[in-house]
Amino acid sequence: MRTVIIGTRRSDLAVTQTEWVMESLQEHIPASWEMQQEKIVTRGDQILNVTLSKVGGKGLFVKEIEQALLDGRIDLAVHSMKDLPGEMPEGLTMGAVTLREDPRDCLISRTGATLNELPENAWIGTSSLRRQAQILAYRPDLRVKPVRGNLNTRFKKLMEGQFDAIVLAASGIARMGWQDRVTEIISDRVMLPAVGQGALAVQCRADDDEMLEVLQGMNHRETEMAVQAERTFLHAFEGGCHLPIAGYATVKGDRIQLRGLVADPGGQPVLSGSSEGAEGVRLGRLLSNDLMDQGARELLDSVREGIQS
Ligand SMILES: NCc1[nH]cc(CCC(=O)O)c1CC(=O)O
Repeated sequence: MRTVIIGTRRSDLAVTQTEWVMESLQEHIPASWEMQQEKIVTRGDQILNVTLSKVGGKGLFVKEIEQALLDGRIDLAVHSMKDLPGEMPEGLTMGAVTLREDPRDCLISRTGATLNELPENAWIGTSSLRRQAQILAYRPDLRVKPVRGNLNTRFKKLMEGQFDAIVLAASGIARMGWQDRVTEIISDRVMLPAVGQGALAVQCRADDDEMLEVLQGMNHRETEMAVQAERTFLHAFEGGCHLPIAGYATVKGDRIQLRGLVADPGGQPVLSGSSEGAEGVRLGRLLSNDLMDQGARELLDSVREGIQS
């Protein structure tokens, strides 16, 4: 007998993701176990009026939840893989990676115009430098404005006319049940996804052996391999989702193909490359070295300076 307490942020998306994991977990836990949800408010949820890249980016949504795990107030945490920093605190581990949903980004426009059809100078709402850089590389005439808040807020701002279109992860939209609002799934040839986008990470304490065994049952091996390659690539730049870095791996059998890019937020230049093989960590390192040789470090240093000022 055990009551498993699962921590989640309280946004609709976080709760939906947690409930989805609880449902799949149901098939793997012993019959005598129970599950319970515990909602946690993070700093990232509280600071809604500041551009995320200016207040420290990635760790923001995750720290409080990790502390609750370490304190034993919760036993499991469900995170969007994309929001999970590269390094995990001592004592915690990723017990499972879930089957990845559509990793691509999507465009939601007010008039139904696709990325190609949007009028010149149209305003796009996104706070992601990765999305901004790739939009401007593809359509240099478009203009980008930051947008914060949860998915509901962003959608409302679009409908109020603050933007002509917004760009969001297709997976988040699908989990919210909003597929019918999507104007266009943007090809990953036009917009390479964020590292980990579309996958969920289930985190637990590293010494919780019975939990680790349960989680192993719901781990999705191919997604885990893809994400490992992507995260190794990202980690080499000491970067999070607040930098203009994209990385996306696909897995066929035991072959991994990894593509990555580092771009100037203004859309030029875009440094890109790919690597292929069987070992994710090696591929991630190879590709990051390739981009370093192309000048990625200098490019990112200047982006970091721009964010701080
Ligand atoms: N940046 C916030 C965030 N973190 C995770 C998702 C949902 C997509 C996912 O699970 O990868 C989103 C929303 C978005 O980027 O549109």
